[in-house]
Amino acid sequence: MDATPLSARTGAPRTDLPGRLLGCPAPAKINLFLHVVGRRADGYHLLQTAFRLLDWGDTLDFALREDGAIRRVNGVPGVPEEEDLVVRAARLLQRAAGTRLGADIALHKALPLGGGIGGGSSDAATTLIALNRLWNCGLSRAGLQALGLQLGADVPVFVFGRDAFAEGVGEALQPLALPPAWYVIVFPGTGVPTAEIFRAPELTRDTAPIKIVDFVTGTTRNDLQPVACSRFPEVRRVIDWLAQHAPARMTGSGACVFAEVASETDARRIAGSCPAQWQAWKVRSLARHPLYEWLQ
Ligand SMILES: C[C@](O)(CO)[C@H](O)COP(=O)(O)OP(=O)(O)OC[C@H]1O[C@@H](n2ccc(N)nc2=O)[C@H](O)[C@@H]1O
Ligand SMILES: Nc1ncnc2c1ncn2[C@@H]1O[C@H](COP(=O)(O)OP(=O)(O)OP(=O)(O)O)[C@@H](O)[C@H]1O
Repeated sequence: MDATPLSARTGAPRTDLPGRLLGCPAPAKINLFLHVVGRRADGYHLLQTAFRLLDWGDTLDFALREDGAIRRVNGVPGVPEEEDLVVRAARLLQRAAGTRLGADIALHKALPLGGGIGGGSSDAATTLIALNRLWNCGLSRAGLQALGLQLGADVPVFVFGRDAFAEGVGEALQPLALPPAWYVIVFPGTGVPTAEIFRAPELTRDTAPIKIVDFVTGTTRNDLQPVACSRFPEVRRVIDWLAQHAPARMTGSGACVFAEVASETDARRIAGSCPAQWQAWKVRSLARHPLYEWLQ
């Protein structure tokens, strides 16, 4: 299907109503490659990856509360309020900024859960950016990136707001200038749990580090892909199907698979021919996070 672009879905976010920020976009990401180059003492893995933002995502509405409560107006099915990254992000910022203000938060979910496209992480980043504005906290982009890292390794890049070459656990970010592109994204129907993939004994953890220039010219891969494919064979079937049309690779820890294609027409045709048991979208790259200008 055609992924409704974030801009077409919401227009610009509405900022004109007092105490409200409506239609705040939370874009998806893909990892163009992902190398595991080591492991920290706390078990987290050291990565090298290239993040690309997509013009496809969730949207969130925020309404100011004077009583300090953080309320989820409509949750994600199966995700308890205490674990919801949106609620956790709001509470974290509230504490860090020392504000007595609260918020009602509505999340309109478009992204599949456990897709390796950073849905929950992006929701959390948009919550940090939007509430920083609504509550007048005055935190900087770097300050919100550091807060975001406490919520998950994928949160900082969405606050960073640009395509990026990432190192560390994904938090050491350098901007990447990539030409616009069209992608087909396919979801096998069931999400992959990130922790299980990183825990796997068979995971390759010693890929030799590369330089940014090698990423453009050299051979890369996703080190998490063989592990996800052997434990979740449907991911392998999706890769094999999509690879008939264009070079296909898994994003993040799965379960989504992506392929860059030459044109919007190709993207629509390939996504439209996806077997019915999976979901496929035609998606465009996004040069900047739609809320990029909200931070200095
Ligand atoms: C696979 C990626 O999506 C690539 O962008 C990310 O590395 C995952 O980021 P994320 O979903 O935000 O991950 P987190 O919520 O921080 O961690 C989930 C689990 O994955 C493992 N994890 C995550 C990131 C990382 N660099 N090393 C890890 O070992 C940890 O065991 C952790 O318990
Ligand atoms: N607001 C949220 N949206 C989606 N998932 C959430 C949210 N809050 C918490 N979660 C939990 O996080 C899990 C992974 O969510 P998500 O969809 O972000 O995975 P992902 O796309 O694989 O992310 P990543 O690429 O960052 O690993 C979900 O299965 C769910 O239990």
